[in-house]
Amino acid sequence: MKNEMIEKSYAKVNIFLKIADKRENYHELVSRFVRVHNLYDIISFVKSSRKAITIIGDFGCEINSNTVYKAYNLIKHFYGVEEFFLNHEIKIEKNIPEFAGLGGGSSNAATFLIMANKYCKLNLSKDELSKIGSQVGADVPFFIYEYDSANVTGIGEIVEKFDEEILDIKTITPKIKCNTGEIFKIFREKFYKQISKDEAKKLLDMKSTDILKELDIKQANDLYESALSLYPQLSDYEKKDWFFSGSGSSFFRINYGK
Ligand SMILES: C[C@@](CO)(OP(=O)(O)O)[C@H](O)COP(=O)(O)OP(=O)(O)OC[C@H]1O[C@@H](n2ccc(N)nc2=O)[C@H](O)[C@@H]1O
Ligand SMILES: Nc1ncnc2c1ncn2[C@@H]1O[C@H](COP(=O)(O)OP(=O)(O)O)[C@@H](O)[C@H]1O
Repeated sequence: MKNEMIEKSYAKVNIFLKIADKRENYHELVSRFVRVHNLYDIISFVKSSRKAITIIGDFGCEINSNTVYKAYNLIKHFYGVEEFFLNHEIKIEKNIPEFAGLGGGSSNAATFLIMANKYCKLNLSKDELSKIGSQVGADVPFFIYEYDSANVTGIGEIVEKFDEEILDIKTITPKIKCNTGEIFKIFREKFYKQISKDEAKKLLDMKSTDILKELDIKQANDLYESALSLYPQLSDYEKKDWFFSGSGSSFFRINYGK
């Protein structure tokens, strides 16, 4: 029989990413997140007789740091979850590059939670799933809501759907492992600035294509200068009309061809 328990786990880009404030060791963002329709991992739950939680996939990390394993640990006390994953293994076909600013790990955790909610019949709302997901990573709530485009604020926990046409996005990911924590650290020490409330409102109301016509790569992403100072080789990839996603290392452009 065909396996029906299979879902796509999409990548995202940050059309713009501005810092609004500090919150303890973290930073509050004002950002537009957009799903990348042509870049996704594939997650499936497959019947298995191993009788142990099993996550199969090509990951650059050990099981304890795997975002899907972290998400599993947060829901395993719900009725039926442990039993289900003793009898089904989790398979992840990885296509989204890691350390890329494309949210691959966060997306996997969100898709896993959405699937577990469905197949273990947990009846959790999107808001409840999002709360659980935010304990795994800042970008998980965006992926829980499954919006094509959304304004994301706070440390990622406030996600508001943004209505606009679906964008055709092309990404390139240099083989540079950008460390998100280090980039935020140097941002706070050397490049710190906060977006004003008026400027934030203006960007949050604008269509993604209009934002990218108005801003250049540094104006669109407050973390780019910090990333460049730590990884100067990123500048080799700068090209007209290409922008920087998250804390890198991916660049992206909108394809206006269609
Ligand atoms: C910057 C963003 C924007 O989409 O993108 P990515 O480059 O990861 O895709 C994310 O918010 C990243 O979220 P995530 O990758 O989950 O970050 P975490 O692992 O939670 O954080 C790693 C470290 O970065 C710093 N950090 C992270 C998020 C944030 N809003 N403020 C921070 O200061 C903290 O020092 C934290 O210890
Ligand atoms: N399921 C997963 N898929 C990808 N990366 C994961 C996963 N679980 C944990 N990680 C780890 O998360 C970190 C990068 O996260 P990822 O979301 O892929 O990139 P980024 O935060 O740059 O968008 C790496 O340390 C990676 O090994």
